[in-house]
Amino acid sequence: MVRGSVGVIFGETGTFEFKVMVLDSSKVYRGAYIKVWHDASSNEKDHTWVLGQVMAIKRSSDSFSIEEAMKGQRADKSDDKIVAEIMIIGSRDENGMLRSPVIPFSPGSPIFASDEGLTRAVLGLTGNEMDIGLLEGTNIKVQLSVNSLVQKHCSILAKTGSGKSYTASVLLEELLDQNIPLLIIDPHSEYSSLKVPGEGNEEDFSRFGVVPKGYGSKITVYTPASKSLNPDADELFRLNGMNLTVKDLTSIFPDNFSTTHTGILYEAIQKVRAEMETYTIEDLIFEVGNDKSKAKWNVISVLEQIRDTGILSPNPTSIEELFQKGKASVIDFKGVTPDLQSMIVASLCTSLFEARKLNHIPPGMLVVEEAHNYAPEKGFSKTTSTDILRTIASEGRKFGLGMMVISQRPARIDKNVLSQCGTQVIMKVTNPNDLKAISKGLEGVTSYVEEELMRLPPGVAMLVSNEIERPVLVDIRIRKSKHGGESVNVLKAARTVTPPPPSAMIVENHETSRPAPVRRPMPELHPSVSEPESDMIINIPVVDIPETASGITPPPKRQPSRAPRAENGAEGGGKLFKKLFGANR
Ligand SMILES: Nc1ncnc2c1ncn2[C@@H]1O[C@H](COP(=O)(O)OP(=O)(O)OP(=O)(O)O)[C@@H](O)[C@H]1O
Repeated sequence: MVRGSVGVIFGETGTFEFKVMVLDSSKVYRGAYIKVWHDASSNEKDHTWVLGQVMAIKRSSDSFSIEEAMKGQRADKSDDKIVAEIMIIGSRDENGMLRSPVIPFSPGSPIFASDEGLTRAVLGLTGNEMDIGLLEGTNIKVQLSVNSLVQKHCSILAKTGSGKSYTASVLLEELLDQNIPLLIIDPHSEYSSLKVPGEGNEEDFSRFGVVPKGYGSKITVYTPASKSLNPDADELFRLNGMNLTVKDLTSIFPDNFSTTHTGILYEAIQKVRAEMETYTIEDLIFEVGNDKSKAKWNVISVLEQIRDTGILSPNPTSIEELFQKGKASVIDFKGVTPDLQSMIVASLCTSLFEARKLNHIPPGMLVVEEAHNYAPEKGFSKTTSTDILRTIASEGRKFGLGMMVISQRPARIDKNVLSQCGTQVIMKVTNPNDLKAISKGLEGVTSYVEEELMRLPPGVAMLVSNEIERPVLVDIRIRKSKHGGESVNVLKAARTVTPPPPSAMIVENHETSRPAPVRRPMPELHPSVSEPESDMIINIPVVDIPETASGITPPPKRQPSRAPRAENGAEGGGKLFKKLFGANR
């Protein structure tokens, strides 16, 4: 036996695979990397170490009796035959190109456990900035390159509960350590915990060579709802409510605008623009009210829906504020309905892309959790955000705007988006459609990969990337920050006595600094529309604008077509607000 060898090649050998009689089963196990010296060629230049991987392993023994085994007396297992099937990965030539042998290996050649240098070099694990974990079964660090991950996008796919948001947060921590700007679409309030240092035993931290760390000062959580609905949020998130165009408005609830409605809106906007330098949605509602057609009531109704979401403001959250070096802005959708979420994602991502194109913001990454909801595959559903996410997926890399797509339903994400992801981190997947969707998007995926994905243990991911030669399994490192996606303990919750929820939903005043819009009297409304719903409308006095000292006459007074939502009142919000943001918050 050659010193250090862990097995010997036997039987028929090929240039892609061979079998090995295993001598040291602690080193030769399924997935292990091995090396073998290849000197079958007469050309000495081709003599080199070749990397292989154990794909399957079998054990047999004839040297015991059933009776002996039944009594549990089979202590000596040294005669067991262990045979491993090795797949050859190859070697790097002097130009760094991957080469596979062209002449089969010689039976009788010894194999050895691979060393870190050869494994790294042949697999192409050459990134050195982002530590995401260890190559499964080894102490070899798997590091990704920031440029490659951000420019070429990445996806994190797995069935629910398999560690998607955990793994995504590991990547986000690494990006934050490099001060990469992040904008995180967070439908389940999972990412604010990045602020808090992680907990866990010291051994786990030291195994991965990391220490607990919170990113408190780098994380800002924004709520598109309100601070009473989402008390953990740091800031309100608002969209621009001034001088909205037909496109801005129709993109909010596109299904609610027919061509006729769009025409009415267009005309109203033209008239208001001719009269006023700046206008609000109230002004548009008023102007549409002047229209002679019956269709105006539908337009008014949709405009009122938009107004009542409370998302529009004269003091919008700027993209420059959200996307800054060393900052992660989390858009926490707690309490926001799916329709409104898509609209916000569409609007936000459009501004992000435009600002990046104009170099108004630094290069960085957009993170979309539950991406199948914002960019669904054709035939599953339709949302307003699909187009812009597709655009960012296909063009973002030109402008240094990366996208991290996270989903538990790969089959339901738009293929154009998924196929643009240069790095895929995949955890356990069992749904056949999802497996098919994943393997369709991966080059050279064998049935081995699909089987492996079905069996992955928690915390282990398959990393597939343009940068590496073949999919590798990674033991994802422990998080530095606290994990925020813990499941709810139903039994514990049922046994805990909790005080009853507050009876009334309190909607605070989001916009105390909001200047009162200048309004003019609303023409008489159709009775069925004009009758305010008692729990929805609170009348506020019309604001009189005093004439200026210089004697210039102020613009004509506008009156709200319907009184706006209560400012600070316990009755604020009303049915529509409840419908959009949920009643129990
Ligand atoms: N690499 C890891 N190391 C340690 N624990 C992990 C790891 N990955 C996942 N876990 C554990 O698995 C659990 C589920 O992970 P996570 O919340 O990320 O799943 P998910 O796929 O995002 O679930 P969901 O679809 O419900 O959002 C977590 O509570 C976490 O403790």
